[in-house]
Amino acid sequence: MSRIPLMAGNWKMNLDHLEATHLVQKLDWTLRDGRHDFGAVEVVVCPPFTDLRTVQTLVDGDRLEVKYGAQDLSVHDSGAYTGEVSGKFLAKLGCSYVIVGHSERREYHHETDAVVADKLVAAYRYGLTPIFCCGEGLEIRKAGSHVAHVLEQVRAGLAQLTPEQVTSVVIAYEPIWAIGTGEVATPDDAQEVCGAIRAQLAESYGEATAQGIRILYGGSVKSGNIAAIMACPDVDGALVGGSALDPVEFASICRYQQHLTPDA
Ligand SMILES: O=C[C@H](O)COP(=O)(O)O
Repeated sequence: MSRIPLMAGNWKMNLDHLEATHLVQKLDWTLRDGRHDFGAVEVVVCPPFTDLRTVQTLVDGDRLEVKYGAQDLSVHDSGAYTGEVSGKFLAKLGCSYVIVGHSERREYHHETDAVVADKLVAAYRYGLTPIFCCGEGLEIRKAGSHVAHVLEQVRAGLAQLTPEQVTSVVIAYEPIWAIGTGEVATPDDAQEVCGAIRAQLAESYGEATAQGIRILYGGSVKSGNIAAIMACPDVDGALVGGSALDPVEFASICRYQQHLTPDA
């Protein structure tokens, strides 16, 4: 089964709504200049909540093919939850995607596997496709238990979804030691874990479902290393942080085929 590659830019807490306009326009122009086929490689931006309305206006008004999503959502639909943002509101703003369980949410906001599982359910309540993050810290990697650790995160995160919902989830493997450090996992590192995730999905949900699920790699992705990462059979795209703040660089990542050498 062929999986459409997905390049998602996670802006984290960067760029206000005016800066978002500039970035999205420049990204769109750069991709169009390169005759980007959005049907062949999907492009998604995940700006801060405060930028989403602006991005929606731009995408709708100019009929852009770039899609957009949020970086988090509440487990609740509405109510007295100060500071929280409901999936209902995100859907109303035309979001296609929502990042769930990013390691920065797990670390700084103490999101457990159980909370992440609830957020995945909340995303599906409003038709949002979750980009469900998993990944190990350096200590776990050094101890050699990274595969088991990630597989448990995946199992726990998906536990409350129906098999039908699981078919459309996007999983992002992000080794924490490679996030924002400039230290990218080797293609072998990425393939080892992404391949193990797919094998576990096959065991739990069947081979057809596993073959249809997109698994992204995240951690210091740039135009210079994306082609090698995309050559891994079980990597179907990237969740990009720092490099997604530069529209030319992110466009170059989205057009990763141009970096392929005949031998790659
Ligand atoms: O969500 C994105 C990841 O945390 C990767 O960030 P990075 O590309 O800056 O390493």
